[in-house]
Amino acid sequence: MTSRWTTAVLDTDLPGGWAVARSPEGFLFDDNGALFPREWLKRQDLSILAEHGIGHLDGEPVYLLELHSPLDIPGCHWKGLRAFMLEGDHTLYKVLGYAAQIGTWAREHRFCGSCGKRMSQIPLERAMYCDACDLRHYPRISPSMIVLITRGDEVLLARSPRFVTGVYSTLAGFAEPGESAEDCLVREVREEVSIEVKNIQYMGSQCWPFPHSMMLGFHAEYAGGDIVPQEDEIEDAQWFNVHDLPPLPASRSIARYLIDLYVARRLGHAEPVLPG
Ligand SMILES: NC(=O)C1=CN([C@@H]2O[C@H](COP(=O)(O)OP(=O)(O)OC[C@H]3O[C@@H](n4cnc5c(N)ncnc54)[C@H](O)[C@@H]3O)[C@@H](O)[C@H]2O)C=CC1
Ligand SMILES: [Mg+2]
Ligand SMILES: [Zn+2]
Repeated sequence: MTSRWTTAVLDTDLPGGWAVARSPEGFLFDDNGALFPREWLKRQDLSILAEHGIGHLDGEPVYLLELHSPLDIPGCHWKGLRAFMLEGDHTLYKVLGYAAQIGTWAREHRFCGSCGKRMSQIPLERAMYCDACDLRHYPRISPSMIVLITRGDEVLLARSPRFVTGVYSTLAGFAEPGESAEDCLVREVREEVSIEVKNIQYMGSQCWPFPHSMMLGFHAEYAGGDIVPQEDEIEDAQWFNVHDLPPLPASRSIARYLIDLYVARRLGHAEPVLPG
């Protein structure tokens, strides 16, 4: 199966194509979705911070207009990426997720982190360049480990104070310099619930554009210790029986996939597909 959406670095001097507009309030959308004829969109009175050619959807070029601020356009509204992830068409979410990461990177890399001078985008490469330092700055991706810990029929799930009321999820955390994926996983589990794990197994990955995580998903078995939730980070953590689970995270998250996969294997049900 060929993908409907492929990323590319397109020349912004060429006319035509589709465009998405992103402001601090999210993406612009109307009854037809979040893709607008680019020439029409550029005729609106937008405060454009930067324009990027980001790829092809069904063979048509797609551009991102990154805006300083949202603008009222009759019949149009603004909506955050998370809402598109939860409700929208999956391909559109992939387009917008990529656009959001490019927009964030472009917004945060206008000036060189080394000398402070304004940088310019390298033509046909997704990189900002500082002439004075001869430095290239690429989009930032933050590797994060996510792990489902199990003990027979039980799974360890936790909730952070930031979660929707009642929802419990797998443990996750960002990799630090000097760590392997496994080192990070063991440290995060110790920090967040104070237990030890064994038989760490890689299960798959997912791009998580909130704002630029690359989730590396694992399964691990309980090896010892009692749960002690990390102050401030973990509101509650418990062992839940696969027959009696609490409200779980959104179905497009790898957290949900890791849980659903284990439960399906345990109960002999059909296995879920890893969401992209
Ligand atoms: N797709 C999924 O199923 C899930 C994705 N996630 C994502 O995983 C990521 C990590 O999870 P958390 O528990 O929040 O991380 P965490 O346990 O490492 O704690 C968050 C803390 O890490 C620090 N931090 C923030 N950004 C960082 C970075 N880029 N590098 C290093 N440290 C950073 C901050 O102090 C922040 O308060 C988040 O982006 C979160 O949204 C988390 C759970 C499920
Ligand atoms: Mg965490
Ligand atoms: Zn510089």
